[in-house]
Amino acid sequence: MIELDNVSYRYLGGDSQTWALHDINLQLASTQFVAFLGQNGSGKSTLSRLLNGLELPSNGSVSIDGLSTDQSDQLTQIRRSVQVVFQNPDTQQVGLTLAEDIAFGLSNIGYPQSKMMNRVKWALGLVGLQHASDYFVHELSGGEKQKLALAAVLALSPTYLVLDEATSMLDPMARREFLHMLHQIRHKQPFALLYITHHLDEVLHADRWIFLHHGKIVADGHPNDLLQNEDLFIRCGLEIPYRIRLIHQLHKQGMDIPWATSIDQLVEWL
Ligand SMILES: Nc1ncnc2c1ncn2[C@@H]1O[C@H](COP(=O)(O)OP(=O)(O)OP(=O)(O)O)[C@@H](O)[C@H]1O
Repeated sequence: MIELDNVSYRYLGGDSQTWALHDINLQLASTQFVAFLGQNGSGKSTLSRLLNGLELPSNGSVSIDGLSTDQSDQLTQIRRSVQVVFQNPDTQQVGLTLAEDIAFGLSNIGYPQSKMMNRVKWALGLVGLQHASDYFVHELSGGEKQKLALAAVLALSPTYLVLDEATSMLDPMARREFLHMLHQIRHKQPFALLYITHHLDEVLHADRWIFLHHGKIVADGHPNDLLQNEDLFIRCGLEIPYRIRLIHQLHKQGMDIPWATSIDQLVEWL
């Protein structure tokens, strides 16, 4: 369980200060798929950096399975347990080749050398890059680099995986492929997925949605319930995809169509 108690966070710069988060109280279970939604500047990335101790709260406390992020001797364990994949794959890769890149993180946690190559191959296999272990990282496409970033964190068997707008630099096809793969992997190897995005379409299957607005939680619930609340989306500056608006209208007409129905299925259904 991740627990945030009365967490606020303030950036200090010169004479100015920005409160990025205010009084956040949250409990996140170790198995759920939770989406964090909010417009630019709402505090999502700040929150993600608090979850693995990259930043410490200005007020309040963050604990991961009972370990507090303000205890420096617990940070190694916390950072192993909570892994983050960020937006830009180029900022996350450290190895020259794919195998070196994955081995780097494993070496840092003291993974036995004798088992290293098997683990590297296993992690690359998860994301369909098993054939490319000796390729240079800089030769990969953006989509492949993000798959490598995912493999590198999954090699460490995290309990919680935070994806901070991890698909935002991918083209639509690479994004779909990445998401499909992510959910397939999660079926085989469960971990809590904490998914930060502006794209509702990517999180329709989530167990829980948390809306951030100006650094505060303004809604927390199941997608099926929150999708009924159009005002919430307007208030938070989030666009409701056309397909979702159409389904909403059809619900109002008494038609029971799942929110995750694709355009093709909708056409067929109609
Ligand atoms: N390093 C920083 N120094 C000062 N202020 C910052 C810094 N990083 C973020 N902020 C401010 O904190 C607030 C929250 O930013 P944050 O990046 O967490 O939001 P976000 O929801 O992730 O936005 P985006 O979707 O654009 O990534 C914003 O007002 C932002 O300008």
